[in-house]
Amino acid sequence: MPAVIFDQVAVAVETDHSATPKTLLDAVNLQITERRVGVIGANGSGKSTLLRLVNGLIQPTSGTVTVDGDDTVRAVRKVRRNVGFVFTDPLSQLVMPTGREDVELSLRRSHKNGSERRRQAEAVLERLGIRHLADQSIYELSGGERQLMALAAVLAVNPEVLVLDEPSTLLDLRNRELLRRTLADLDQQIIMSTHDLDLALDMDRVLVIEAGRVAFDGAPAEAVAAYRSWCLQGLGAPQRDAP
Ligand SMILES: Nc1ncnc2c1ncn2[C@@H]1O[C@H](COP(=O)(O)OP(=O)(O)OP(=O)(O)O)[C@@H](O)[C@H]1O
Repeated sequence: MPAVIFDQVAVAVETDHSATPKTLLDAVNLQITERRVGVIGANGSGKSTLLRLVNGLIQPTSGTVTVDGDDTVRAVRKVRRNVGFVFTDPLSQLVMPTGREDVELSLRRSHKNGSERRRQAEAVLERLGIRHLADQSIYELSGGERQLMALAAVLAVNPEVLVLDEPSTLLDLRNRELLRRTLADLDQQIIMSTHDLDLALDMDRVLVIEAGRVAFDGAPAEAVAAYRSWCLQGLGAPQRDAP
């Protein structure tokens, strides 16, 4: 597996409403060599920020991130060839009128020959069970269908590392199961943020992010248990209306 290394990484951004930069991530040190790594945590804790550092979509304010020895700032083009990124919102990723065209667009660099490109696109669409939707307008697809289409476009080029930002948010039970099986069968390294704790339990290692820091890093069951107890602290028992 490629090694994804975070060395003393911090991310801070200037905002309009404060003179001091807002810290999104701080003191992140990680060596990721496992095949499947989950990233969980509360809304706004910094999960997407952490994932975006892996393919250079965000640059660290201090520290470095490397993928297989390549710095995500200095070697960003190489890193982006090796790291496929699937966004939470598929419409921020799908740019062509239909899914088939989008998948073929992804393949234009790796498959120069048009008929090979079509064959490879067919194979990945088939694998994700969405071949029958390939020629429909992206805007006619449901949110979940689009989410699978965006995954197909990234998977088609066979990246070494696959980064997925909440890939199951829009999926129904059947497609969520299809996603779980697809991820389980993939050879590449997967780094995935999710609010779906069952999906997190399928991983080899899980990071819990809390207020921009790695608050727990370890076995999935322990990570999920720690996260649950932090989330529920202070909430008390659920309120029920009197019958
Ligand atoms: N460019 C920016 N400027 C100011 N604040 C930002 C910027 N980008 C992200 N943030 C803030 O950083 C924090 C972390 O955001 P991030 O998207 O990483 O959270 P997340 O854990 O992925 O959340 P969610 O589960 O809701 O998707 C949030 O409070 C967000 O508002």
